[in-house]
Amino acid sequence: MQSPIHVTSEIGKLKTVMLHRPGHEIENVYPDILHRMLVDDIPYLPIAQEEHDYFAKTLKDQGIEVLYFAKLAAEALADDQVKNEFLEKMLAESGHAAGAVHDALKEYLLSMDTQAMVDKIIAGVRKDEIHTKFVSLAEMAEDADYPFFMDPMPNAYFTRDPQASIGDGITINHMTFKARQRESLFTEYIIKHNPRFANKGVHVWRDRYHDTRIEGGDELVLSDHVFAIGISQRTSADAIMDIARNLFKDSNYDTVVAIHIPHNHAMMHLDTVFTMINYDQFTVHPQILDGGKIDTYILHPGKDGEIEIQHRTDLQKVLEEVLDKPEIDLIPTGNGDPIVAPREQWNDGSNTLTIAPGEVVTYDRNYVSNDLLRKHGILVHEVRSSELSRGRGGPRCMSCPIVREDLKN
Ligand SMILES: NC(=O)NCCC[C@H](N)C(=O)O
Repeated sequence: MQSPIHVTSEIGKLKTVMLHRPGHEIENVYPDILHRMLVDDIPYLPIAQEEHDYFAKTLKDQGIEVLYFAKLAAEALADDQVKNEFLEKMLAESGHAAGAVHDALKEYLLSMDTQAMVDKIIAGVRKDEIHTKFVSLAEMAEDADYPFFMDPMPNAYFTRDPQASIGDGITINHMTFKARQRESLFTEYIIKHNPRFANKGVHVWRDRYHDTRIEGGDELVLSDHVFAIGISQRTSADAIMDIARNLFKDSNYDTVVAIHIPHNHAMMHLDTVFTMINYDQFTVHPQILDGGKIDTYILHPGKDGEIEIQHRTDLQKVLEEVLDKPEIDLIPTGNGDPIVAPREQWNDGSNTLTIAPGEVVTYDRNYVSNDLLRKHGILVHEVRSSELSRGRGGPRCMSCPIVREDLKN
């Protein structure tokens, strides 16, 4: 049976992608919680939605099927028993495993139709939306001024991160920060219960019930047997060993390239500084390369289930070797200029979504990087980015490929 998920490269023609249109969760962010919500500013929702619709249209105009995360989630929860089980888990992960607030939240959420319930959970539930007769001392005395019973999920539009498609399977991720951890519970239910995916042979390479951390922005499928991953603020080395073990055991993947990037907010994931855009072309933020060098580790299956690790520092050579290419073209963000490069990287100038070999979607504001891509022969579709970019993610972050065509060679 053909798996409904099929992604054997970063660049094969994109057939199906999953997005999330930003919703009311964006308007539940206010200055005191910006930092904890992992955003630097508050997008103006109507314009963010217009920009997102334009992004979706750009993809649809190229014949790409666009699926929406919240709709897939609502479809997955059509059965009452499944919905109840999901809600119990979601409430527990939101800090309300039992008690008066749990009961009131559950009653409130179940009073809605399933789509409205999903949208509401993503948007967050304010304390003044529900009425509880009894609250605990903790609820009365601690955080009395905090406005939410359930936090908003303002990063839900970065569908790249809670999960990642690899081959015919997926990783459902234990994300690093609390602000994003609940997002992948939706993914778990989509894979288990949405008719498009349920019982269709989707291999879960790694589920979300681990202590070690991994996020999709760090997961790059370079080919049908080479997988690259960032050792980053969001993905830990232990999780990389775990995913490598699982891929080596049960898939065609025989090479994992782990790239150590700076652990900071501007470069939180590998795809904020490095993306693949053609058979032999990549974008790279020059600041991650120290005189062209970066700590890189090549993992291969060893004897008796062991993993062999080689340490390298020349990323270009590593890519030539693992992809078997005579030469790799690393295209520097912002043309390597000391001001333009960090400015455009900050607004996701390195974060390209490749929709076919040599054809990408980028933010319009990164015009220096975009011009340079064109000079390197890349076809660039620019999308609007004034508000979307405030969430600190670009077109790759905002998209989760579900199906790509296999590469010809
Ligand atoms: N793959 C990505 O780099 N995603 C961007 C995520 C931005 C979001 N504000 C976060 O900090 O998780």
